[in-house]
Amino acid sequence: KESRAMKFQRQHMDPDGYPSNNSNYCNQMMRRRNMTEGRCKPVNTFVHEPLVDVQAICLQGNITCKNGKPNCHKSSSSMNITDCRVTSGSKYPNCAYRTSQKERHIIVACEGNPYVPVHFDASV
Ligand SMILES: Nc1ncnc2c1ncn2[C@@H]1O[C@H](C(=O)NS(=O)(=O)C[C@H]2[C@@H](O)[C@H](n3ccc(=O)[nH]c3=O)O[C@@H]2CO)[C@@H](O)[C@H]1O
Repeated sequence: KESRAMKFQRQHMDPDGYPSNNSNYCNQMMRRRNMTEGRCKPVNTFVHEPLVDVQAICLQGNITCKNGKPNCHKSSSSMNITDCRVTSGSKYPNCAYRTSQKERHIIVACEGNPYVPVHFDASV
């Protein structure tokens, strides 16, 4: 069974990747990381930073999560991310995404021992 920490990495970590101007980045990555099975996951963010830097967020600004739980943390610096958002013309199983590259602070929820990211809450 995949741990929540590993699921976070599968869904959100792409330290070596970079869409640059590849508008197919999301179409490829959402499939490759298994987020188009059963349905097209509507929104997903990939983070282009080293895993250790994203894990370190759990030691940074503690804030309330969207669901009211107290275990979210906001990155102290902005990070290279890519937002993938399903397009209006997208028809399962041919999931089609818009690829948007951004520099944002990210907010993750952390859990466990070791205390690591298990959920991507938002980017700001
Ligand atoms: N405080 C917590 N502490 C611990 N665990 C917590 C906590 N909160 C939730 N989980 C758990 O996480 C799991 C999960 O998949 N939550 S999810 O909201 O659907 C994830 C969102 C995110 O993947 C994506 N998104 C969204 C915006 C964006 O910019 N970028 C972007 O990628 O869209 C998804 C839907 O929004 C679920 O098991 C839930 O129980």
